[in-house]
Amino acid sequence: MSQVEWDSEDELEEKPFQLAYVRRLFRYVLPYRRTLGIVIFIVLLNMGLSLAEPLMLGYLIDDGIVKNNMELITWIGVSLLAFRFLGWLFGYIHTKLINFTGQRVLFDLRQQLFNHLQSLSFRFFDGRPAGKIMSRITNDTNAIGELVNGGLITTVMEVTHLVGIVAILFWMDWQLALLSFITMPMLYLIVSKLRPKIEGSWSKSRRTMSAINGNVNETIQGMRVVQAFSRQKANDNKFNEINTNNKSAFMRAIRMESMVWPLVELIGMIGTCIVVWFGAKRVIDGALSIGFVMAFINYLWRFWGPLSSLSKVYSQLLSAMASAERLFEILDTEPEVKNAASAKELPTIRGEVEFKNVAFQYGPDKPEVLHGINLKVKPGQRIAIVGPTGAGKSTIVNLLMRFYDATGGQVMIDGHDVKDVTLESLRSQMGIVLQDSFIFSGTIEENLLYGNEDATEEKVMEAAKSVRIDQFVSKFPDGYETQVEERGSKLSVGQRQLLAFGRVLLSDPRILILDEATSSVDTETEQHIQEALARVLEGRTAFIIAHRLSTIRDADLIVVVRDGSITEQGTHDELMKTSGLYANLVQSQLLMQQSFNDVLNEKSEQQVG
Ligand SMILES: Nc1ncnc2c1ncn2[C@@H]1O[C@H](COP(=O)(O)OP(=O)(O)OP(=O)(O)O)[C@@H](O)[C@H]1O
Repeated sequence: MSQVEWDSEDELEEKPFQLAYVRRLFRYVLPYRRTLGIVIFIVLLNMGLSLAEPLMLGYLIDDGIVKNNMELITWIGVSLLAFRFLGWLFGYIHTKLINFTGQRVLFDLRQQLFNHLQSLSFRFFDGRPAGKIMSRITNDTNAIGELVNGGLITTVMEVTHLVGIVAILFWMDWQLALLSFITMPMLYLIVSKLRPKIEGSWSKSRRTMSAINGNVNETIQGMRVVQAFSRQKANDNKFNEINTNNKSAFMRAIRMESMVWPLVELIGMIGTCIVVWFGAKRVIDGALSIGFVMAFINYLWRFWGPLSSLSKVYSQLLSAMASAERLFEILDTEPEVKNAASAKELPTIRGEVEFKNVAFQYGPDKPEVLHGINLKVKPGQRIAIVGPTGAGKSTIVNLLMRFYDATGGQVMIDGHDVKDVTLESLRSQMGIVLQDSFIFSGTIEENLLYGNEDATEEKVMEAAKSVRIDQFVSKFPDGYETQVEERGSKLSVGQRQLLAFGRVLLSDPRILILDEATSSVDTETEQHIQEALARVLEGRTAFIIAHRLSTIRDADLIVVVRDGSITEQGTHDELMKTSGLYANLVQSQLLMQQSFNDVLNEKSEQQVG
């Protein structure tokens, strides 16, 4: 499936029936076939009990009431009660078992999807909205689960019901049976014409509901911007429109549905009336008994329920087809970056890195964003990567972590091509700290242990102290057990950054990649960050996408990237001697710093004055 379809608003809610999908889905049910077998057996028993009821009522009337046989009446009455009780018991057991099976299938499917998602390469996630991926894991798996839970059993139950009823009706009196089905073609016409319309309305109602969800979600996420731009009124109008769409779609669906089923029952009633008329005539003629006709009519009334249930299962099946297609698309996507068949473990590295004529494009139809990158880094060196936005700095470090594979040339670590070693052995020796330090929900300690779960308490404390998180953690009542909430929302930007340093320090990587944060924090925190950074960098090869002049100046090697190529490299002093981009950049930063200092000085003089 192409990316375009992922991004489009109108993902199809239903797809034509596909045997291949059903077969594949069936594989998820297969491990629970024994439970399912028991469920089907119980359902069939239950149907048998239910189908016996009208016949028993018929006997009750003909042989009990008409013949004044109280003993038989009592027996049939007690049997009917017992049947109902058994029906309740069987219903309880099969509902429990089928829900168990449905939940297991759902569990397995979700687990498989989650595991698979984690193995997929960055390219898969590029541009695929997280919300859509999430809805696949939740909504689409639910649709499949519901099909197993409700659909499968309803089908077994109602098909048996229908076949049973038709067979009994023809067995009882085939002429009456034929008469009662005289209205069937008309019914078929109406249902087949109106059903797609009803389903279309429901599907529109669901689509408009997801538009509501999307809009609310976006507004909450962007609340600061909404309020800053005073967009409330405009947003209100937009929401009103979406909300109205949903209300109208829902009302249309309800109007059609509330019209169709009574119509179906009305037409069904015509059949019943015909049977009543002919049946009554034959009772008067003495050819049939009252009990017989009553039983016959009772079966007829039971005929419409299963029909309506089966038509609902059918649309459930079609929407499960669409869900299955979307889920299988994810499951069938192979990770692009994966261990080669002959991949070896990367031995403990010293941290030497070499880019040999590396080129890269994000996709076959995308432009080349890195060309002819040649770079040699000795173990323990600190490299500052600088350059204008969009130059390719992040792409270079992405290739080093092997988030993507270079499309040309080689990335070597200690003489090993990164493509020849296993991903786990490579990444376990590297560390990365991004600008927006991603902190997971859980405690501070759990976040620290993220990259090294076996670290001792002592090591954790040591790392925490090194990066100075101990200072703010001691102020929390729960200390290291403090829950940081989703994305570390309980912490400040600077605290998150320090925690990320602590996390990477504990995992003790040989090569460290750091995207220096551009967001400003107060001077004290900034100082803490710089000190923590110095500790983290000690003795490691470090690639820093640098924004601060101080970091750049201290680097052993400065690499200037422009339009996907390295245009300059050398130390600060070497580069300052040329009149290249770096020298210009430094000049302008110095100028900015100068004017910033001037303003500060001016302000403080005013205050003193
Ligand atoms: N996932 C992606 N898919 C397609 N193109 C991408 C992707 N990520 C980056 N690019 C493109 O690759 C080029 C280099 O991007 P990169 O993120 O490496 O730049 P950068 O120098 O790190 O920029 P910045 O300083 O703004 O972070 C840009 O033209 C960008 O549009």
